[in-house]
Amino acid sequence: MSDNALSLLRAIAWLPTSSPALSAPLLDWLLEEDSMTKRFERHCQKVTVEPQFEGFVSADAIAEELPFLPLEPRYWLREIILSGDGVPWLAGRTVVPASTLDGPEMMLSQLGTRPLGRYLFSSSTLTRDFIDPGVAAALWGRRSRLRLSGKPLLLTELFLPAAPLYQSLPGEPSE
Ligand SMILES: C=C(O[C@@H]1C=C(C(=O)O)C=C[C@H]1O)C(=O)O
Repeated sequence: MSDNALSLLRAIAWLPTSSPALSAPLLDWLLEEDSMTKRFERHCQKVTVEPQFEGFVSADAIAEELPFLPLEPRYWLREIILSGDGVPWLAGRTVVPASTLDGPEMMLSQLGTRPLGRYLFSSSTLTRDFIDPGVAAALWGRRSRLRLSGKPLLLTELFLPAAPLYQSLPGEPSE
């Protein structure tokens, strides 16, 4: 399941926010500026994160993200499945240039089962450059470039069929 979700995440087709396929209720989720973890917590008792991969990779392992990040010898890659009350709701892929890890941001490479959002949204230096919506196999997704103390990281999220996002939309994806 997680391999398929993370493969689909890498196949997301990106859309302009003006796309007629993006209804207002959908954009309300996809353009969420605050923590998605916190928003999910409004729809369940417990949000949990299961890392599927965490480690340093070279630029050729992050081809999709490279146009949005500085070219460096290595990047920290984190891939996770986030669940609400044990049901998979989101696949997440975060790419952090090694230079972003200098200083307190080293914490990004030590998250384990702690949701990335808890760290990001506790920082007073967090900024967001953009959010792009997208779709893959009838599942909605988004990618964001975020910065901590001006240093970039790229986060891609794919909302899985059971995610609460789909409850607010007419018609739901097939299970
Ligand atoms: C970025 C956030 O953290 C969530 C948790 C992630 C993780 O632990 O890797 C990845 C994607 C997010 O949905 C957030 O809460 O907005």
